[in-house]
Amino acid sequence: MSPSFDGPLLRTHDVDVVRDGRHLLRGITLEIQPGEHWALLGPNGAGKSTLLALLGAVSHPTRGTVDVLGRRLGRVDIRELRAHLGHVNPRHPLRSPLTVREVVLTGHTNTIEPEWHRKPAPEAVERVEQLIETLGMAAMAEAPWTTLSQGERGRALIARALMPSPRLLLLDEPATGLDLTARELLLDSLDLLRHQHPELASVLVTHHLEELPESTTHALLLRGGECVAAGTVDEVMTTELISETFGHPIRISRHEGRWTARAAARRVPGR
Ligand SMILES: Nc1ncnc2c1ncn2[C@@H]1O[C@H](COP(=O)(O)OP(=O)(O)OP(=O)(O)O)[C@@H](O)[C@H]1O
Repeated sequence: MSPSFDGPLLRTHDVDVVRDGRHLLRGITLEIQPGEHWALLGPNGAGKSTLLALLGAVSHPTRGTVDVLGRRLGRVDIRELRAHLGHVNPRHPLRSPLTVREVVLTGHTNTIEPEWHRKPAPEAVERVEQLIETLGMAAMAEAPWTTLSQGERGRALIARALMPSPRLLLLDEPATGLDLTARELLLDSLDLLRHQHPELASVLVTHHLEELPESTTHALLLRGGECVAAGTVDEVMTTELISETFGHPIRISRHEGRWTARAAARRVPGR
């Protein structure tokens, strides 16, 4: 992989995914450039995770093409490609009581347990500290994994995914199940990260507009495996398009960079 690669980080062209004779995605065309931060939005079963699996080189399309970092899926070793992507797995299979610092360091070798027999490179140790700071985990760097809350684990896993300096960060519903403070800390960390690494691109899957960081630049709306709209947030995050995507009249608004959504008002008899 050439570090000087400067085309679109991700490109899909007219992609279909068919499983068991069923279209999970149909005709998806998308291009993601460095510095862009995409939201993948849609109701349950819309195909968001299916699309994220393609973008993360985890699965192949049935038809159409997917280019990840300039390499076409189907023509390259996808394990090699995945090493250049920061894919945050919310079901990280760690069971042992490693500290936050140790968990983040495992991102350097992309292993679950640290390579105890090898002393980590000083650059890797330094990067761990920078990322722990950016993700707001400095006060709990020595806390054991087993005692962390879900929100703390989520932020530690983002730091871990960033260890190999990926060009692209993929996040599948990172705020699900977090309380209000944990969600706000996570979104704040993502905003800071994007500010500190202007070349990074990201794709964040969610059902909830309230879970989108202020720094979101683009959105792709999915419904029934098809793209309702894709483009800049100003073009796409509209009351009309979000209502069409979720199949319900929803009014959206943006205040100080963040979005809220609510069902359009119905007249209640007697009020
Ligand atoms: N291997 C498969 N074979 C058949 N259908 C599948 C397969 N994998 C997923 N599906 C179906 O494809 C549809 C899209 O699934 P996907 O997980 O991509 O949706 P999603 O938008 O991420 O949903 P959610 O918001 O509920 O997580 C769903 O109806 C799901 O049941």
